[in-house]
Amino acid sequence: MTLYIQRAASIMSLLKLIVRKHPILTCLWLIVPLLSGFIIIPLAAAERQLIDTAIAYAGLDRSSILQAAWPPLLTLAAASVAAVLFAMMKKLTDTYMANRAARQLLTEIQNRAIYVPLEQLESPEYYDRLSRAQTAAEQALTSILFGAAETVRLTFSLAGMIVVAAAGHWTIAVLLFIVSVIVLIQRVRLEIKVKQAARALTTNGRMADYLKQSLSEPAVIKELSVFHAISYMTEQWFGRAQTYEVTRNNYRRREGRMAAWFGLSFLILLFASLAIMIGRLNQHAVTVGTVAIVFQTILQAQGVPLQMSWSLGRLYVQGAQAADLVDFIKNNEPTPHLSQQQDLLDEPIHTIQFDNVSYRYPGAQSDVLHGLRVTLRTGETTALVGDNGAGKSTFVKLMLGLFEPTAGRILVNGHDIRTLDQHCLRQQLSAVFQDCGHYPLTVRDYVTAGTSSTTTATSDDNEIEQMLAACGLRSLSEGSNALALKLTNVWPDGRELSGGQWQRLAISRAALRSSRVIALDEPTSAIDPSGELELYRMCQSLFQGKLAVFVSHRLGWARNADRILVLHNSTIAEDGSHEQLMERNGLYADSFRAQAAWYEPTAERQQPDTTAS
Ligand SMILES: Nc1ncnc2c1ncn2[C@@H]1O[C@H](COP(=O)(O)OP(=O)(O)OP(=O)(O)O)[C@@H](O)[C@H]1O
Repeated sequence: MTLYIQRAASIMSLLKLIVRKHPILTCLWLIVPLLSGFIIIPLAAAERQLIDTAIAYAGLDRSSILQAAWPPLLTLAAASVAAVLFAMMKKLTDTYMANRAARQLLTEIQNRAIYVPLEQLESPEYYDRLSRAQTAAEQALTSILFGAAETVRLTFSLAGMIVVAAAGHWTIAVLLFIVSVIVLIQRVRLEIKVKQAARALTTNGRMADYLKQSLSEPAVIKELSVFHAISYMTEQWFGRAQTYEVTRNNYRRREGRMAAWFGLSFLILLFASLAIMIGRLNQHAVTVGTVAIVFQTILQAQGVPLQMSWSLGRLYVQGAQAADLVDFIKNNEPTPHLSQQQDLLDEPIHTIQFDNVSYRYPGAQSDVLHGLRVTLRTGETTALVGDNGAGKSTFVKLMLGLFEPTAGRILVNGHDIRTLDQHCLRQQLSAVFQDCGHYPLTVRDYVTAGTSSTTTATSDDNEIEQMLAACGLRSLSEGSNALALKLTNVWPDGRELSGGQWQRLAISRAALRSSRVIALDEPTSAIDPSGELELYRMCQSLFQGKLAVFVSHRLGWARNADRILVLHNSTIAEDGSHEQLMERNGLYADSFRAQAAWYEPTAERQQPDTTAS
């Protein structure tokens, strides 16, 4: 029972979210099925009047009958037209509402995903909740809204039928209400069980489908034939399919038995109502027209609990997805725009200081970086080196303000980064990450995306073409209208790039941005060694006069940096120029010599340590 209430509450909360944004549309969307349900009352009243008129005027001339019958005929015609119009309007409002609501909720999800701290966005649990909310907004929402509107229509239709039945006698109305509610409850319970036993939701159903599909794949058939295992797999599939079929048939039989009982209940109700009405007809308490419309209404009412159970069953199943959606939107309120509460950074960045900074990933047992104290300066190129997992990428994300330290502070020009306006700050930052985004944009839009006049040195096509050529992407910059080339296969005429080409494109974008700070996190991990040297030269000129930090496992890059930071055991183990660190003969020197040994003749490579010392 609690689960039914929870699901209903989730659907109500979802509707509340939509009402807040689209109050008029939601009212219209609910009023149309409501009116369309109630239309049965004027229709039945006109029918009754027509029948009674026909009986009262029987035997009189045709013009007198017509004169008496035109008001109910007119009502009947108007109510029928209204019923058709309401049905059309319901389709329109349902579709319109579903589209608008989906757009609104997807935008809300997107806004929350954008403002969430990066460490949260990277956690698998958050990502799972985000994808479930997106799926609910894209797929389940339409079904939920259609189901809700249909439930409203059927509820008011049943209410209208009960009002019509009351014209026969109030006991008929009460009996109709009681029988309908009992039938509805039983049907909904069975419908939910049938839905839960659906193929996609049961292990046997899913396995049967999976096995059947596998048995038609050439690779599987080839493998199974070699092992003489086709009959074994067929038996497996047959067993699963049979178990599923047995469950489904059991429900079908129960449905059949239930339908017979419900049919019988309505039949008893029909005869009981007829008996009551004939008695009242004899007492002249009701007319023949009333008897006819009540009889007809009870016949019609039989179908309502059945249709309602379909809608409610569907809402029950999709209530879980509504809960995912509501939970995500309610628990991830976007932070207010940072510029409203923070200081503007109105001077060029000259230092970024790590003041006793520690960082621990959510749920981790220990700090990935601990007690870092280091100041990075403009005009200085710093290489970050260290083993896999030493925390280099984490350092870069902290430095760019993408992660918040769990202890200590990051100071930009002496100001705590948390107190600075993020928009202002990010105008002075530029970065290339290992996993650069593959956006479906044109080449021109990709390299200039998000830039403004203050951050872009130029968005002149010549400059872009030169930069692409400098980054080894001559093939993307040559030819007429080359910069309009569409990227990724999402476009019918788009072009997919290799991993290295995407990285080169990301470097071009960073280079075209006239930022004060630039961070490159293994920008050349997918780039071939010969192209890397050319890129390195380009990057050296790019670093001029900037606060530049780069991560690279190739120590040939690090050797020319002004400063090298070696991360080890969560701290900065070594800090100095290449010459100073070689002289110190520590971790960096060992790694450098180990790498250098690969390029020395074989005999020497076998004993790199001896050669080095
Ligand atoms: N989102 C995350 N959640 C939990 N732990 C993480 C997350 N990202 C990274 N880590 C862990 O933090 C440590 C440092 O990761 P980081 O990516 O900073 O290392 P790195 O020095 O850049 O490594 P590599 O040289 O392999 O790129 C690793 O042990 C990694 O498993």
